[in-house]
Formats: sequence, structure tokens, C-alpha cells
Amino acid sequence: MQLASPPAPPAGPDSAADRPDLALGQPQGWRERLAAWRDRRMADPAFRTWVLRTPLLRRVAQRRARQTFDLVAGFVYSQVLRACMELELFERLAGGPVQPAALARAVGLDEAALDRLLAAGVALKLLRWRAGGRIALGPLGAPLVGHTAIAALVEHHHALYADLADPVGLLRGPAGRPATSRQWPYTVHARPDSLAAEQVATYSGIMSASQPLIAQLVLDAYPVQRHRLMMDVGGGEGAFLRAVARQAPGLRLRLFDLPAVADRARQRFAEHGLAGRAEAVGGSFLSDSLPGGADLISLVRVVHDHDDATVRHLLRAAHAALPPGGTLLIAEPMSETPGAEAMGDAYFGLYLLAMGQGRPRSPATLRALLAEAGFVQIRQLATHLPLQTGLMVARVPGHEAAA
Ligand SMILES: CC(C)=CCC/C(C)=C/CC/C(C)=C/C=C/C(C)=C/C=C/C=C(C)/C=C/C=C(C)/C=C/C=C(C)/C=C/CC(C)(C)O
Ligand SMILES: C[S@@+](CC[C@H](N)C(=O)[O-])C[C@H]1O[C@@H](n2cnc3c(N)ncnc32)[C@H](O)[C@@H]1O
Repeated sequence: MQLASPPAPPAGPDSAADRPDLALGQPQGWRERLAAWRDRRMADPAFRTWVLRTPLLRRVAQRRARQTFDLVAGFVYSQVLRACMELELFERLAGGPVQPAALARAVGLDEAALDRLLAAGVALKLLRWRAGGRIALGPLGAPLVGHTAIAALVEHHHALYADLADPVGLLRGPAGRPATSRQWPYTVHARPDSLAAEQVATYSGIMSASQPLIAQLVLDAYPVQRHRLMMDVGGGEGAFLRAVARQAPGLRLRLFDLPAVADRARQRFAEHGLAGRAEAVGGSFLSDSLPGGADLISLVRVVHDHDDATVRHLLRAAHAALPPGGTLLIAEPMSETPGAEAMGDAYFGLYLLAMGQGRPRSPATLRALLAEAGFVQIRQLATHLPLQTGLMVARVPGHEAAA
């Protein structure tokens, strides 16, 4: 089989790669020069066409083309998922395959419109066709049945979607407050401890609803039961501590959060029969000292919400509130998470930008901040599902006085 040779590199200004007016960089060393040559070839339409016609290379090109198309069209896929969730299709299919006509009547769509959504859902593996033209759950849709955590997160994305309609505008610094930042009022309020109940209700609800994505993963990775008193700082309505209470019956629990949030947590503890074991303390770690007495402090999805100066203050406060030998546990999406890079640096990077403060941090960055605050024995814990959460533990130097 005679393989056509690759086309000669393009010359002249018409090649997209040859825009000297835009080119800013220069390769340094042979590795970068080789990479620059490769990149220029990939920017050449004739070369891409040649690769797609070359059997040994075609599969690579097709995979890259699909990956690129998914980047281009990903926002459409997200909205297909949102439509399926808004119409509760997964729950309606949980009992087995359904005729599209019956589903159309149930969701109030005309059949042609529903057919368009069903075809998209099948293409995205959320749904699948069954014999007789019936529609059923697909491999990605089945785990979403009754998944209130993901449903809550998908529903709350309307603000982020609006903010990312103009991503460069967001990056340049939006004229007004991004819609996402309004969902998290403690990021824009000078005295977050003065936030009223109605101002904290929505975000606290989203966090509680999404806590199941995190809690068991943390508890599988770290034995909280080895401690006496655990204080969850920024603990929200206490969903994480309620999971801890089930896992470690002997552990005393304390939650620290803004007063209006602590009130919600106190009510939830009472509702779950934990009033005698779990206390909720209202305050702000920006202005108040953290209560002492805990030998384990957790920060679950808190550190990434804040810029470095606040993080340094918070870590020093945690260090001061722990006894010698006390432990700090940080659980949150982290940058540079192997296998979940897009989650850490693309999703949370832009999410926290739209939130107006905070950033995803790599374990190495967190390690440096923890060491700066005086923590030692800093280590990252492996989680079986890197999606969404990295875990780090650190200790206050010294040994705890004998109990
Ligand atoms: C024969 C059988 C039964 C199976 C064989 C095949 C097989 C093994 C199938 C596996 C099925 C299975 C177990 C699937 C599991 C699927 C899972 C676990 C899916 C999980 C998806 C998680 C998602 C999509 C998480 C999304 C999280 C998001 C978007 C989080 C957003 C968080 C935000 C906005 C936080 C905000 C807080 C702030 C402000 C940043 O601090
Ligand atoms: C993203 S939520 C995480 C909640 C919970 N840890 C979870 O993972 O579900 C961040 C939490 O930090 C709390 N928070 C924000 N600023 C605070 C402050 N200055 N002092 C105390 N808590 C604060 C918020 O009220 C909220 O409950």
C-alpha cells in the first residue's frame, strides 16, 4: 500500500500558523523546537487532511477530532442533561422502558420535540433505545435516578451558565457582580456573620444536597473515630457531621459556621436526634477565634472559597484552636488531581472565578500553606473516586497531653 507522503509545510501568510503579528513566543532548545514543528504541522489543514487519510494515523486524528468537538459542543451536552433532569426522565424510566408517546404525554412535550431530546440523550449515553421503539435508562443515566445531589448542582448551574456566556468578560473582570457570586453571599458581604437566615438558605441547601458526593469518600479515607471531639469549620447545615455521627458513634461533634447557618445546623441536629452530641457554634473565622477543645478540625469545601490571605488566617486559627498533636483535615476539589484535572482546574477554576474569590489549589500549594501555618506531618490521602475531592491531613507539632 503506497502511503502518500505528508504535504510540505505551508509557506506564506495564508497558513493559520504563520501569523507573526500574533506570535509571542520562541521555542527554546531542541525539545521545544521539535514540539513547535509538530504544532505548526497540526495547524496546517493540508497536514490534518493527510493524517485523516493515513490508516496508521487516522484513529489518533479521529479521537482528537471527537475530543475537540466535545469541547466545542460540551455546553449543549450539559443542557441536554439539564433538560432530562428538569423533566425527571431518569425517574420516569426507573421502572423500565417506556413508549416515547407515553413519555411525551407525561412530560407535556409534543412527540417530535421529545424525540429530539431522546435522540440526544441516547447519543450521550444517558438513555438507550429498546425493542419496539421504547426508551430506557442508559449507562450514564441509571446512576442519576434520584441523585438529588447532582440534580441540585445541575439546577443551580443557571447562574454559572449566565456568567460564562462571556468568558473573556469574566476573565477581564465583569462590570457587575457575576450571578454566581450572588449565590454565595458570604463572598461579597463585609460582615458575613451578619447574613440573615434567608440569605444563607439557598446555598446551605445546595451544599447539604451535594454533601453525599463527599462525605463517605472522606470517611472511607480517614478514620475520624480515632478522635474525641471533631469540629467541622464552615460545616454548613451539618450534613457532613451527620454522616460522621453515623460512622463514629463515640465522637463528640461541633460545627462552626456563620450564625444564621449555625442556627440551621442546630435545628438539623435536633431533627436527627443529635442535639445532645453535636453543638453548632455561630461566628466568623474572619473575625472570631475558633473554639478550642477539638482534637480534629475539618475544612470541607471551605479553603478553596477564599483567597490566600484569608486561607493563611484560617489555617493559623485552626492551628491555634488545636492541641499539640491535633489534626486538621482538608477536603475539597484540588487542582492537578490525576484523572480529574478538568474537574479541578477547568470546572472549579472558572466556578471560583465566577464566585468572585478563591481558587482551586494543588496539594503542593496547600502543603506550603499548611507548613507556613505551623502544621507538620502533612500528607495527602488517596480517595477511590478522585472526582470532586482531594484530601489532606496535617498535625500540630507535639504530643497531646495524656487524656
Ligand atoms: C452490571 C452493573 C450493575 C454494572 C456494570 C458496569 C458498572 C460497574 C457501572 C458503574 C455504575 C456506577 C457505579 C456509576 C457511578 C457513577 C457516579 C458515581 C457518578 C458521579 C458523578 C458525579 C458528579 C457528576 C459530580 C458533580 C459535582 C459537581 C458538579 C460539583 C459542584 C460543586 C459545587 C458547585 C460546589 C460549590 C461550593 C463552593 C462554592 C465552590 O465552595
Ligand atoms: C461551600 S460551603 C461548604 C459547606 C460544607 N462544608 C459542605 O461541604 O457542604 C462553605 C461554608 O463556609 C461558611 N463560611 C463562609 N465564610 C465563613 C466565615 N467567615 N466564617 C464561618 N463560616 C464561613 C459558609 O456559610 C458555608 O457554610
